[in-house]
Amino acid sequence: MSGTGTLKWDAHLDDMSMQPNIFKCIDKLVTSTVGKSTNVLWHDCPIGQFERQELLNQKGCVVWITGLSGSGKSTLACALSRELHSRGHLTYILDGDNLRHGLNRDLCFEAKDRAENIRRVGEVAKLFADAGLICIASLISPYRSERSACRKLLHNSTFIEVFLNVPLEVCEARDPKGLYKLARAGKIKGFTGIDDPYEAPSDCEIVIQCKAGDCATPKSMADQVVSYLEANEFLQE
Ligand SMILES: Nc1ncnc2c1ncn2[C@@H]1O[C@H](COP(=O)(O)OS(=O)(=O)O)[C@@H](OP(=O)(O)O)[C@H]1O
Ligand SMILES: Nc1ncnc2c1ncn2[C@@H]1O[C@H](COP(=O)(O)OP(=O)(O)O)[C@@H](O)[C@H]1O
Repeated sequence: MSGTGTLKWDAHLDDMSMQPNIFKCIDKLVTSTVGKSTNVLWHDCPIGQFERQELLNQKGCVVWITGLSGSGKSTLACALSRELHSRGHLTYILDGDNLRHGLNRDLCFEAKDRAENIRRVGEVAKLFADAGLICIASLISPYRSERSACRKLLHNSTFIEVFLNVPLEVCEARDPKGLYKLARAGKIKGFTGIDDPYEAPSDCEIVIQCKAGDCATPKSMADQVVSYLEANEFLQE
């Protein structure tokens, strides 16, 4: 099997006696190659995203929060999750820091690993949205191309990109984990905003501005996102 995404016909499966039971119900098994996986078959089931959304009274989507370290992504994600939960909606947070303790513990902060980190989180977020959840992803996710690839995983308009536009000096002044201090001292190499790039979104659904000494509260930021979700009919009250 070669190529990716090519639909191939396995001649040996023409011989029904060769086919294990699972294939008996399928007249002709058309296998596909996806990435490195060969002979894989997509199975659809009667209960799909539509049925799950009906059950949950909401529209599955991904709220993708991007911004520098210390910009308030995790705080906003929690405030948003709390607000939606109080309204009876089911959410789930995918936090970059947290996922690096498990799913992505094998990844570092080199560009290729950050790209893989964002790819994986995008795929998991897609599954949660398909489950009918409001999935809140909070990662630095510094690269436009990777964020755009995540957007393409979700069918139209169910990827809501939120840019926490907080200046580096505000984030550095906060520095709750002391990482900016370590980065400035050269003890951490390739720290976003110091000696690693951050590509601000050029066209996202929501921009939350914050200036030195003039930052809205996490609750009011969360309310801004909830208003967007309501206006775009993600929340069937
Ligand atoms: N080199 C470097 N650059 C940036 N951030 C670093 C680095 N090393 C560790 N950390 C901590 O990891 C958190 C960012 O993880 P993410 O998965 O969100 O990053 S990324 O999307 O893969 O760029 C980030 O957490 P947050 O502060 O919550 O953003 C940092 O605390
Ligand atoms: N809207 C806000 N106003 C003031 N401080 C905030 C706000 N949001 C977050 N913070 C503070 O900024 C620091 C970093 O927040 P955090 O959510 O950990 O950011 P990130 O997840 O982007 O690294 C924390 O000390 C947090 O209390």
